Amino acid sequence: MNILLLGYGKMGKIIGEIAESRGHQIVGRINLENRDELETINPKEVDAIIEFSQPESAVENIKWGLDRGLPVVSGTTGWLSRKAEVEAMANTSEGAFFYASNFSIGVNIFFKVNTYLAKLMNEANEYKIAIEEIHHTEKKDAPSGTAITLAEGIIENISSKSTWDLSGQSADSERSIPITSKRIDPAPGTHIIQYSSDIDTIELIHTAHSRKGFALGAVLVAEWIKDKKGVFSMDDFLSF
Ligand SMILES: NC(=O)C1=CN([C@@H]2O[C@H](COP(=O)(O)OP(=O)(O)OC[C@H]3O[C@@H](n4cnc5c(N)ncnc54)[C@H](OP(=O)(O)O)[C@@H]3O)[C@@H](O)[C@H]2O)C=CC1
Ligand SMILES: O=C(O)C1=N[C@H](C(=O)O)C[C@H](O)C1
Repeated sequence: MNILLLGYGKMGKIIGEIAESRGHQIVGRINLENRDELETINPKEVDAIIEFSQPESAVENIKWGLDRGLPVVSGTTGWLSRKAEVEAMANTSEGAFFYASNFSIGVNIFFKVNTYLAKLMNEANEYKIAIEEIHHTEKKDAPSGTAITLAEGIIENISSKSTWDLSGQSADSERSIPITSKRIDPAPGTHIIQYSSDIDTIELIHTAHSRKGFALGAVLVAEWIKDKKGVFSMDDFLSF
């Protein structure tokens, strides 16, 4: 299939490599510095867009694809305050929209384990809950989109929690899950969920060894979303 890359940085480059290794053609590699080249792209020659740019660019990029009736697979994080607006655009377009805070299959298994443990811990009020995420120093947003997804999974299953905050910034520590963001090179992405009490500590940890898992997941989703219309997530794509 013909794939247009909107955002050709660390993620765009490995996505392009993996896509070509799977026999796909990259019809455009667009960054901020060459964004004027986007107008030379013929949408009829694009089967899917894979968008990994930056928080302030994502909505404009996604809209560009939806306006042309294309499927857009977006992995950019840090813009979710406008997610409902984008989903409404997708539902009134001829295109398709797929967002995931994390495209790695391993992290999506981790998401399921997170919600299972949260269900078990719902009555165990003696445990304090905390999340930590560790990424490279070039990451622009904090906390990570993955950490926010983890916090949301806990909030949905533990009645005593209703929000999350960057660690130390919460007005209501009883109802808020603190998220600590650390920036240490070369960390591709580590996420830790901790339940701790006076008696013991339970920790779940996912550590990405490279960006390969994120990139492969995004390419597999692009293959899956071809010819689809509407709004989709990893829950639609995964069989578990
Ligand atoms: N969902 C997931 O599984 C994952 C998500 N991410 C997310 O993906 C995003 C990108 O990460 P990463 O690749 O490491 O970041 P990089 O900074 O390495 O790459 C981002 C690229 O986007 C380009 N860009 C910025 N604005 C635009 C625009 N308007 N149009 C086109 N290109 C643009 C930049 O161009 P220029 O160089 O010219 O500034 C840059 O090359 C982040 O939000 C990150 O959180 C990362 C890994 C996994
Ligand atoms: O910026 C990154 O690198 C990553 N960002 C995503 C996030 O914000 O969760 C996914 C992954 O952790 C890597």
